[in-house]
Amino acid sequence: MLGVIGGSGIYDLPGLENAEWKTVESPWGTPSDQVRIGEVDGLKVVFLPRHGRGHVYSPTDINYHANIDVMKRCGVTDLVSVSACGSLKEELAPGTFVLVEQFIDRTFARPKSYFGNGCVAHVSMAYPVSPRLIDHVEAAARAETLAYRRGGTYLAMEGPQFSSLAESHMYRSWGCDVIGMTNMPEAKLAREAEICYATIAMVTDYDSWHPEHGEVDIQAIIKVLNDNAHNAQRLVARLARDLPREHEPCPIGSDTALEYALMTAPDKRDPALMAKLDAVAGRILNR
Ligand SMILES: CSC[C@H]1O[C@H](OP(=O)(O)O)[C@H](O)[C@@H]1O
Ligand SMILES: Nc1ncnc2[nH]cnc12
Repeated sequence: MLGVIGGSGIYDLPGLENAEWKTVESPWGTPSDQVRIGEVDGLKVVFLPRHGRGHVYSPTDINYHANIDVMKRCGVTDLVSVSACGSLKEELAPGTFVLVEQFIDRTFARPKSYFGNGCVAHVSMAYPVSPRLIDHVEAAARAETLAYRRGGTYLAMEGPQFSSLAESHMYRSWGCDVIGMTNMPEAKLAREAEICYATIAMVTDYDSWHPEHGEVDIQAIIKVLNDNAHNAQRLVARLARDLPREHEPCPIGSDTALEYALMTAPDKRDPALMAKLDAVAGRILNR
């Protein structure tokens, strides 16, 4: 089943058949919104607006735990995030879709794991994006003749303020390609929930480093978002149309990430935490 998390400017997914907004409860708290559940040519699709309809939640205050948990509860196996981002490279002009493959997590005010005292687990994040899922996203981008680039590193910053000039230059010196505020801890939590994850990062601006573009201007970002939201929606619609109807096993094991990850001995596990993990870790806890 395909899940889609829509970022800034993407608060609905037109083209979903038999769609309805549905409340899904989570032991991890309140998700950003109801989910919109529908179908595309027989494929079940679950959509969630990351900031809530009306853009209610700031990047720091989004309940990423609840969002990923409700996706898991709905049966999502493959999750695509659509995100606005700033460009850290001259050649990635506004309007370009970057199919990110790596992340640097510089967020610092968000819980990052479903696990902790009472159930410790360590999953690999060496390859945060599922290559097969991104293959399908790339095929969809090509079929829709969109300007896209496969690969790139997304710097996740805390925000909500944009970067200073010095920070922007530093991220460029690290080789980062795009910058945003939301894909972490989202990607980490998706991995812990054994959901294949891929990101479509839509460039809306040149961040603050570019001498000819000056400071980041939210009005200009909103204009680019509005001009390109339909392209993002086309891309997701094509992906949903062409994605295999059965989940394909992930070649890097994103969908079995917890197999050997749990460290805490069964008799030392905290029953309250185990109960909250019923969906996220259900595959290994219920066998
Ligand atoms: C609208 S500019 C800043 C805002 O946009 C991005 O959000 P999302 O990733 O949900 O599209 C960025 O991360 C900031 O939250
Ligand atoms: N320049 C930027 N920095 C952080 N997040 C963004 N989202 C869109 N543009 C951004």
